[in-house]
Amino acid sequence: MTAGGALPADEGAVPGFSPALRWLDTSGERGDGADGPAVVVLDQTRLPAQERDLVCRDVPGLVAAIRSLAVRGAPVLGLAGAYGVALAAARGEDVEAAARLLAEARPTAVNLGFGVRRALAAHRAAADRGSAEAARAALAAARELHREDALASEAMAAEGLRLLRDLLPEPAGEAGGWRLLTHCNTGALVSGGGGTALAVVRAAHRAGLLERLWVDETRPLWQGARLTAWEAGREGMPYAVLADAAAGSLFAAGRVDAVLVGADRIAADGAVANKVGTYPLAVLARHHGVPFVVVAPVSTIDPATPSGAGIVIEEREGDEVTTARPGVRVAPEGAGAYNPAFDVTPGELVTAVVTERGVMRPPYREGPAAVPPGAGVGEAG
Ligand SMILES: CSC[C@H]1O[C@H](OP(=O)(O)O)[C@H](O)[C@@H]1O
Repeated sequence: MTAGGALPADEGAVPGFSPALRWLDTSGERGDGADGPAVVVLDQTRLPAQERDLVCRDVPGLVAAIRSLAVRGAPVLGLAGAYGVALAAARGEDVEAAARLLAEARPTAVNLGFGVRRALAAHRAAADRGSAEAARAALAAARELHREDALASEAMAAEGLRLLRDLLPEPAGEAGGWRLLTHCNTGALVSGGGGTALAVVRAAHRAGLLERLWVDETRPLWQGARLTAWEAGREGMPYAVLADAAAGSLFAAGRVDAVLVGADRIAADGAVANKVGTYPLAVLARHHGVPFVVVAPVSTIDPATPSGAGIVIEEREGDEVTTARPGVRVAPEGAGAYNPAFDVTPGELVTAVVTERGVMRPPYREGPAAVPPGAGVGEAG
C-alpha cells in the first residue's frame, strides 16, 4: 500500500479506488526478488490493523487467498478469477485445469465463475495464434473486466443515489440526513472501483445527505466491523458499528431510513444470496416499512439459477463461529457449529436492485422498468 492507502494503479486498471487487487507484471516492484507475473491483493484478513499486500505468484496461491478471504466480495472475485486464468497462461501452465480450480474456490458468488469464463474464452479464442498471444488475450480480458467493474461502481453509485432521493425525504436544513444501515462489506475492497452498496453510501455522504451509517459488525468474520469501518473511516463518514443482533432495536426506534446491501448471486426469480444475516434485515425492513435496497452489477444476476433454492450456500469451518478470531476460543472445545457464509432473501422482500444499467424492481419480469437491457449476463459475457 502506498502512503495514501492505495496501491499504485496497475497500468491496465482504472486509476482510483481499486485497493483490493492488481496485476503485477514484473518482479522487484515490492522488492521480493521473485520473477514473473503475479496477482497482488490487499490482504483483507489483516485489515484494519495491517495494510499488507499478498503476492500470489501461482494459481494455488491465489485460490488459497480466495478461500481465506484475503481477497473477497463478489465483483472482485470475478477479477481474481479472470486474472488467475491470465496468471496460469503467463506461467505456461494448464489453463483449463487452473480455470476449474479457480471457479471452484468459492461456490456462491456467481461473479467468480463469470470472471474465469470471460478470460478463458479469450484465451481459447486466441489459442490458434500461439500461447504467448493467448496469454496476452487472457490478460487483456481480465483488464477489460477490471475497467468495466470500476465503471460499474460509478454507475451504481449514481443510480443508487437517484433511487434514494426518490425513496427518502430530502433532509431539510440542519435536520441531519439519512440514516443508512449496511451489512458486511461492499466498498472498494470488493471491486475494481468504489464497490457496490457502500459506493451508494459514499455518494450520499459526498452529497451531504448522510447523517449516520449503521455498520453491522457481520459475524463471524467481522467484515463490517473490520472492513466497512476501515473504509468509512478513511472517507470521513459518520458511522457506528453495531452487533448484528442490535439492528432490530434500531428499526424499532425508527432510526433506520434505508438498508443497502450487496449480493453474491441473484436468481432468476429475484432471490438474493448475500452475507449471512441479510435475510433477517430484509424481514425487519419489511416489518418496519423501511426500503431494502440491493446494489449489484448485472454480472451478479444469474438467469441460469431459477430460484433461491438453487443457490449453493457455502458452509465454512465451524471454528470461525466458535472462536472470536484465530486462536481466541469462545465456545468450549468440541462445540458443534453452524456456519453458512450466506443466506437467501426472497425477491419479494427487496424494494429494488440497483445495477449499473438501471434499477430493477419486483417482480422483475414485467414492465419496461423491470430488467435493464443487458441484465442477466452472468454467462461468459
Ligand atoms: C457486493 S460483494 C460483497 C459481498 O460479498 C460478501 O461475502 P464475502 O465477504 O464472504 O466474500 C458479502 O456477501 C457481500 O455482500
